[in-house]
Amino acid sequence: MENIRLSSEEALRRRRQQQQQPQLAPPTKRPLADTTNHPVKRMNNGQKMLDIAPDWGGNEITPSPSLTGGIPAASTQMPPPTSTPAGYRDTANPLSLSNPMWGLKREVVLGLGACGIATMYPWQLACLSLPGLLAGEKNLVYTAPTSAGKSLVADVLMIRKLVIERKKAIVVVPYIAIVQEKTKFLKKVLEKVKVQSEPRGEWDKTRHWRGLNIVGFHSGTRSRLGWEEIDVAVCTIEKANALVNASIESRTIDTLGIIVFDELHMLSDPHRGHILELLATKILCLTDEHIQIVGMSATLSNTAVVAKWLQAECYECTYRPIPLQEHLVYDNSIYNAKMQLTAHIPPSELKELKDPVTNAVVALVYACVKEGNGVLVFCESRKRCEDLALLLMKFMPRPNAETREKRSEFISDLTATSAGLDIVLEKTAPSGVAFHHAGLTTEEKDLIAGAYDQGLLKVICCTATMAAGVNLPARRVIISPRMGRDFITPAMLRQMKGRAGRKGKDTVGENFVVCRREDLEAVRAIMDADMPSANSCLTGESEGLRRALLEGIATKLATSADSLDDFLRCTLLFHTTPTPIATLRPLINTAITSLTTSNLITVHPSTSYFSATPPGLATVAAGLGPDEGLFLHEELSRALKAFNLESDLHIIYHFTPIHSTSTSSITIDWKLLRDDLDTLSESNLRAAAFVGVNPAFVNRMAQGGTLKEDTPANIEKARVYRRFYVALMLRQLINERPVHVVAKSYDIARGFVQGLSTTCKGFATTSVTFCKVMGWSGLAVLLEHYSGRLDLGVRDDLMELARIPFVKSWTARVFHENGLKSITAVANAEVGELVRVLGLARWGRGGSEDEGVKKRLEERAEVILKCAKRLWDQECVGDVDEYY
Ligand SMILES: Nc1ncnc2c1ncn2[C@@H]1O[C@H](COP(=O)(O)OP(=O)(O)OP(=O)(O)O)[C@@H](O)[C@H]1O
Repeated sequence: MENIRLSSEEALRRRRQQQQQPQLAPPTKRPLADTTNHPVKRMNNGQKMLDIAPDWGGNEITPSPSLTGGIPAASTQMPPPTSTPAGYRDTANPLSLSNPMWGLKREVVLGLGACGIATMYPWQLACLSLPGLLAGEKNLVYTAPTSAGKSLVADVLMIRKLVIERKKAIVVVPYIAIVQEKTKFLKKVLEKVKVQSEPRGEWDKTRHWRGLNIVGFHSGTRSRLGWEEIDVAVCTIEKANALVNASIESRTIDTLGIIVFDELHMLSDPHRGHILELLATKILCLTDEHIQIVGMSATLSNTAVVAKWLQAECYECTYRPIPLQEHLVYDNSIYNAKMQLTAHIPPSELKELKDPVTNAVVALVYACVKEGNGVLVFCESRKRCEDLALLLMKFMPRPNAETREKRSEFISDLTATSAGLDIVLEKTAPSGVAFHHAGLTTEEKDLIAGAYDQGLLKVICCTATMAAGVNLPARRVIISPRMGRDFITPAMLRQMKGRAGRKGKDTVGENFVVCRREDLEAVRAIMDADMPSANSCLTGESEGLRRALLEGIATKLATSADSLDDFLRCTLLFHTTPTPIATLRPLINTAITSLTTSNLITVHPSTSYFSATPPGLATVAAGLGPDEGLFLHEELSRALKAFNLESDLHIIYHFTPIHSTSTSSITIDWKLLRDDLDTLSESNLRAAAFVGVNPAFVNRMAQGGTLKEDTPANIEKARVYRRFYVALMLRQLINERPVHVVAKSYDIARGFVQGLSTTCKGFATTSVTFCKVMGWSGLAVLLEHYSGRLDLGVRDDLMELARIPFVKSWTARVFHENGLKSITAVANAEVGELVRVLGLARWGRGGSEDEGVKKRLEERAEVILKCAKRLWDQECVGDVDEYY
């Protein structure tokens, strides 16, 4: 088939024929470089010996430079010149973004230029030159290594749809951090682009020029803008699915011109892959709308199969702008990619470096940092991240006075976060070492990422989540092949390796997989393994097939047996199942029976047509799967009959996101729950009883009972108790207890607790939507009224203040206590007064009063004043939304 597996050379040949352009080098895989040019001593047997003294001395050691001469130090090649924006309309060079063939406006070219992108890489040109792509007629699936520049290809296609065809775009990415990063990037690139608005109706036919509306959607967001006003929606998978459902329902899906799937290999994710597949399936079913599908990945092997499913052109590229040097380390020996021994790391006499893995990691980190470069160390667990950071700090080069000062400012910033200063970071940050894992709050992660980006931090010990999350490249990446007890997957290894080499700063990236001898065979198998195929997750453990059928029926894309078949023909499942009709028929029948029995769909007796019931419609509108929808229906039905407004606990329970109540998210400490129940007031105990929490049962569990989740009734019961347990945490947050205090009292990660405070806002909207579709308008109004308070995580008296950036929880309370009780009061205050109050908020939490901190407080006070004034003028509500 023509559209499958077009090689880059073939694409280039076609392009040349079409446009008679100058010859372009085809993308080639660069050979892996080895480390043989590192300054190392030769041993008698010809091998090289890293020149590190066996014993590095006492605890607070700074190894002298001579001691590290042999460890592969980061090479000191000059960075490539940074690109400058090209002059507009470069007709001679097809690689130039200003070449008219790309149809990019001057503002777009300058916007990309401001992000360092002036010309395309040859592979990007070749890919975009595939037939029908620029015209928006063909779909595209492509793969390229990490950091190869995949986004630009999709961005060019998307911008053309936005500006030339005046259509909307949805960009689907897997994680919140990437939603934020991508939204920021697109806003920057498209900042100056103006498009003409549609006439507002018969009474106003004027077309105005306006900027593009680019909005990020994830579980913690609520946009001020409706689908009609949005140009680009950057979404997590779940949000994109809900958005598409809503626009099919409102019959506005024809305004969508393109959908971009970043990280397409997420199709195989056991928890979320089925939603991605379902989303793409629905787009494929909308054949009349001509929505262009663009999917990309760095780790996909069956690209052709996926391309065939998505009716797409296929392009595979192996080019990487920053070449990678790959190494395997075990037993203090370093091997290159061809498994040739290239160097030895001398063992240490130090007790804490006795373990060869730890010794190798410390030596490799030190050698790189000594040269002024950054290192990421991927660790097997959160605990290992923290322990390793504490160890590494002892071996870091001493910072100069300026760096010391900047690091102390960074520590002050950490102190001022809602979580307060972490005791491990307090010790490690002065040495330029930090850790990064899901246990940290978003603020902490942002500060750490920012400090590393600026070169203030040199080492981050992180878990695998960072490999797929924010874009934080390093000169050197050191990888533990395990995640918990299991080995990492080949795809995960590739993502981690891909973090090595910073564009514009390095000419090469290095990665070292450091393992134990006993793991060697398994590790080599992972390193040599082919990338995994993208497989359908509609069947198997997930509720995928039931969800697919429910959504197909609720959106009316499939309402009869025939149209259901057509719908299923558009799934990856159908394309990857050998005899699909015969194999899938029984599964479909079972799923339909289950949906009918649970009253999510009905079959009309006379016509045999399927339709969704109100709970089915509400489940789809709220963006939930069948099981979650049924659970929420049950919970809200109970609330409808009896709502306890004596205290806030019942309402908070209903804002507690149900996905935070899965077994994998939370384990109840029954003794803690019993203690909490003991302290509840009569009215709160009544609220507990309303949701189905029985103190006597909790007492039994605290004395050693077990709640087996073996029947539907027990599964639901366990869910109620978990939700109630989480609701108690949320209640503390709303009552202004700091995140770290709540996390500590429940012995749970700060990241989970903070995630709770952000996702509950989104979940409140989910519940309100559910109620509205069910026709429970009274309950919807009630939930909507109370959800305002969740937005800000503060008591009623601070709600107004907390709309100002940086004036949250504790800071808002201090402002209030010092007479700054409203936006008006803040807007009319002097900067000096705000600095004083900010100082009270900060130093009251144990920070230091030095000049650097004062300067930062002044900067912050100015931002607060500016925003308060703008809020006062009712102009900047939108900007504030963007921050939080
Ligand atoms: N043509 C280009 N010229 C200069 N810089 C580019 C070009 N294309 C991409 N880049 C830059 O290269 C870096 C990596 O690009 P991008 O994020 O698109 O990579 P990717 O292939 O999506 O990687 P990953 O799989 O890690 O997400 C970015 O900083 C991007 O701005």
